[in-house]
Amino acid sequence: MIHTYNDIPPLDKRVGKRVRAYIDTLTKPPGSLGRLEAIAIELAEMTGKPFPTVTPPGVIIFAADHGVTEEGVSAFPQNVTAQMVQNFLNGGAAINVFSRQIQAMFEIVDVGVAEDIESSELVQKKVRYGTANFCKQDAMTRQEAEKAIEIGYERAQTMIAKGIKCLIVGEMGIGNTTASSAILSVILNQNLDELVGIGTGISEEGRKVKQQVIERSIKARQPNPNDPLDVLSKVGGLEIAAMAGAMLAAAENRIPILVDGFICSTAAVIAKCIHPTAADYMFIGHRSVEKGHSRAIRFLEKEPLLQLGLRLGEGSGAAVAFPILQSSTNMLNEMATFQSAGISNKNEKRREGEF
Ligand SMILES: Cc1cc2ncn([C@H]3O[C@H](COP(=O)(O)O)[C@@H](O)[C@H]3O)c2cc1C
Ligand SMILES: O=C(O)c1cccnc1
Repeated sequence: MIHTYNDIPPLDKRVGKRVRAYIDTLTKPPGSLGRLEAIAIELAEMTGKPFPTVTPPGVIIFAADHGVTEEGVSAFPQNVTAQMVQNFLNGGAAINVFSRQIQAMFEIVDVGVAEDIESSELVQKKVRYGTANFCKQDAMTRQEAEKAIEIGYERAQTMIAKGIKCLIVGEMGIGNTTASSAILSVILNQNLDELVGIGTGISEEGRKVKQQVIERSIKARQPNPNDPLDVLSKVGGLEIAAMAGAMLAAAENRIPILVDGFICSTAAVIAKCIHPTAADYMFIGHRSVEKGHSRAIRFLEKEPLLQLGLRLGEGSGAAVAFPILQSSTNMLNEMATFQSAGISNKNEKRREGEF
């Protein structure tokens, strides 16, 4: 039995109300910091704290390979996954740059890369050497999917114990937009045409092939839409499972989750299916260009923080959005109130006059 079915506490709406009232005492016209005010309230409700903080953030990248790459669904070959893991270890990838920028705790986990990568810096948690080609057989067993969720859960728990106050999960896995589209199509019961995008940059012709591959796979595998573990094991990916597990751990610990793009949002959809309350702890960092992301966002009932035309993954868009959360908490923690600054507050007077 995996730990991830533990209770996730409900949002603390009472502290949210207190923070709402407090924000109106800060030296600015009421509501003038717009969404930053709403985010501050949400962070207070998530953490249960009237003065929440999101620093330091933690970034965990899960890497794994996908057997379905055999079908020519990506613009890049499978071995780019391992090469990019090496790049992460060397500090040269986009997510390294943005993680440094936000001073994040940082970790890379091999949950299923198709080759061995020797490095003491890499967290070695390989469940298997890539998934099977789900066009021909189940991607993995149910036990393997559970194990990958457990690994994600455990890695997040470990980082939370070290003191992170916001979790960003990222991924690397050539072929994983194919697995993500397949998962979403089953769970959201959506037409594949709405969910299959260009990933790393395939042609329109390639996109059609990708769609047909997914269509054939779903027909052959028959994943049960009401059973997220069945969906993961039949057409999913090890890094997607691990990301979902990490999100569940964060939600259990009242740690806000900053979700990245299409693949990360697919993991968020899985986490929500496993435990609906998990979604209460999520922000969506940005709206990815990848076709289908908007559908996932709609299922999560969220509004992304940014729209920058990104389509990378790795957790990059979430890391770029992180300073927005930081601005919200800094507003709450550092701004003067009308009273402390000795500024007359017409609003306050009017309200006093009313009562
Ligand atoms: C150099 C490189 C770096 C990346 N970093 C993230 N991805 C992204 O692209 C992959 C998904 O796209 P598809 O399904 O089309 O293969 C994932 O690894 C994702 O993280 C990358 C892809 C490449 C090529
Ligand atoms: O939005 C994403 O996460 C994404 C999009 C394309 C390729 N890789 C990742």
